[in-house]
Amino acid sequence: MSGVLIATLNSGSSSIKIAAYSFEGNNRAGVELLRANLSGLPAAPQLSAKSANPETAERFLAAADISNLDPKILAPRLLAATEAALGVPVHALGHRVVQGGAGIVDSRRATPDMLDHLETLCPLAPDHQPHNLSAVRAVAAKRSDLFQTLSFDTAFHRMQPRLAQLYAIPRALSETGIIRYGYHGLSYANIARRLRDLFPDRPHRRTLALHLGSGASLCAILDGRSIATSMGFSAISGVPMSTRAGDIDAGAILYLLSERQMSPEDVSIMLRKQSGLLGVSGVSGDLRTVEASGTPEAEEAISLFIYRIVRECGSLIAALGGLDAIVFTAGIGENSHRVRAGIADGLSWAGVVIDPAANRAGAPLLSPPDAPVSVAVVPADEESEIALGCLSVYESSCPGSSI
Ligand SMILES: Nc1ncnc2c1ncn2[C@@H]1O[C@H](COP(=O)(O)OP(=O)(O)O)[C@@H](O)[C@H]1O
Ligand SMILES: CC(=O)OP(=O)(O)O
Ligand SMILES: [Mg+2]
Repeated sequence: MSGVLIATLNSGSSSIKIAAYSFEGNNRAGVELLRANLSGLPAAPQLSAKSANPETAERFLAAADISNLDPKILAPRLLAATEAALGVPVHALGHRVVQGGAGIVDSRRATPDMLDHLETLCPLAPDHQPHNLSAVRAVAAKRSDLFQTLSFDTAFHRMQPRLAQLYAIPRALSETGIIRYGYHGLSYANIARRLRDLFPDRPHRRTLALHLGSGASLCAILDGRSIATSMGFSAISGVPMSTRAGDIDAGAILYLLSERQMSPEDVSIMLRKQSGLLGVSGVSGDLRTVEASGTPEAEEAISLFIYRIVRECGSLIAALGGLDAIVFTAGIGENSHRVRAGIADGLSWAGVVIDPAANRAGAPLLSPPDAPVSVAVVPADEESEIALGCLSVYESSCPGSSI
């Protein structure tokens, strides 16, 4: 196999996604060789894989040992299974890392210094960053020769206007990094890259992207750039999620700490693991289970999820100064017609109309041809974005490597 072979690893809160690409010559459109998803983490892990050549996916599934979910063990095993499936070693491995800090706007090589810097950001994303970094370190320990890169969720949002990144707190604190970072930036960067293909004949200058997975956020994309997003300092903020609360009055947190004898750790667990769809429904954090349950609490959880997203959309539409297009993506955005219909209904005032049959069928375009706002459903593709970032770092570090 010629060209540059790149594998990617994307550890989310309920899934680990692996992919492999081949890049030939100067062509930036890599060929996807393999895409696999270990979903339902941590309680009900399920591995699926697909590839243009079906034997590649079969070989991956046969080789992948998922008996131990510790990222230190799992990441090298998933890489080994990817290489067994491809039949050759990869040239580089690109990782998704959710927090890059205020200064990082592009992908970077994984060096010991960089990893040490990123380690200090673990408290901002405790459900992601430690796993992301453990995976990089574990692969480095086993394969010290392998070129590894890091692509960051926060990077795409760093070009936002200053006001969109500021909290109204004492200036000295903002200057030490207490700012709105935003997350899911790899997913949004990929959507921004694809907007012209998604809406070839339709306006899309002012696009609202909704990444609704186990973690959920929204992003206002103006002329291909993030100008505002629902998540802020940490990945528990913004709209409610699978088990995360989303925004809650800071006064309520202070009250729980001072008057209800909850420790900071108790509050942290409550906001990250016991809230969102799980906390309100009392049933599950997985929307499929909540939708199937039908209890009044489950129905209220779904209604609250939709209501909070609609309100956040209103805020981001104001930031955009109007709306041309909406893109739904990630596990819930791609699969729940009920959630999409609820959000579209709540945004009818903004010109959002969707065709119910297209929505039920999960068609790529939900809006009728004459609708003032175009509405699309797009499979989340953080992996392509990680691979492109990895390729550019690899090429600039290993000149002549791109054939
Ligand atoms: N068919 C479906 N209907 C409703 N929700 C779904 C469906 N498939 C997946 N989901 C939701 O998507 C979530 C996973 O989304 P994903 O984007 O893969 O998550 P992660 O945040 O781990 O990357 C699951 O928790 C589940 O709630
Ligand atoms: C940042 C974040 O919430 O990521 P995920 O949705 O993959 O959990
Ligand atoms: Mg994800």
